[in-house]
Amino acid sequence: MAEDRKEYNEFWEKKWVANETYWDIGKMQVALKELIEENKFPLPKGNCLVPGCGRGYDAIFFAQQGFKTIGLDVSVSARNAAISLAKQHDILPGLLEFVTDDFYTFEPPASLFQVAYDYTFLSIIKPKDRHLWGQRYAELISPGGYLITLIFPIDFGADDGNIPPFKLNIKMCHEALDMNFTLVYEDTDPPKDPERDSACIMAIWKRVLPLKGSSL
Ligand SMILES: C[S@@+](CC[C@H](N)C(=O)[O-])C[C@H]1O[C@@H](n2cnc3c(N)ncnc32)[C@H](O)[C@@H]1O
Repeated sequence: MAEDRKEYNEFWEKKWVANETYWDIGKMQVALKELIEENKFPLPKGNCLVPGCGRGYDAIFFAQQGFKTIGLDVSVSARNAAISLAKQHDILPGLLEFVTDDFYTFEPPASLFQVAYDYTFLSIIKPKDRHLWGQRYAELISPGGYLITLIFPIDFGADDGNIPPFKLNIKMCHEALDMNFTLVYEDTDPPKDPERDSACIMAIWKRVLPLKGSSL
């Protein structure tokens, strides 16, 4: 398991070094922008985690919106790219940090995250590991906090195997999250960018106290 993950982490660094960042459309998604700017769902302006943040568009946006944000990526080259991009934006000191580490093992700050945002990160989690993805968010998000998932891709991607992106649906998220989260917001047709107008779902999950029998 650990060996498998080490290899996969190296795979991502190689992608960044080779400039094979085919997922990167050069900007954040209008669906997230409108969700936050139009306050479609009230979120606590606390600390925020963006795992698998890549070049950091979303992490930069959360920091600009006043969330104390960590953009996390296992690739050191991704972090360098994100730092360069952040320099082009006005962000208040202390609101944004980019960290190179593994989502599954990194040491979170003393106070857990009140908000986390997952866009395309779940799509690269191997299907066999999706339950670990859900458990890890339960460890990282404080009770009462929120996980925002912009679920994509839905109408393409691999069903199984080792080559991402993996095709997603809301049922998969329920299976991975329902033990520790409850769905509090769902938009099955959020606004889309012309560069990426295929199906996606915006869903917000509230961290609830563990159910009886959970190990968390
Ligand atoms: C498909 S890209 C998405 C990047 C970004 N969310 C975006 O939409 O532009 C997935 C990112 O997750 C990072 N990643 C992969 N495994 C990771 C892990 N275990 N922990 C943290 N980041 C990881 C990769 O380096 C890559 O930058």
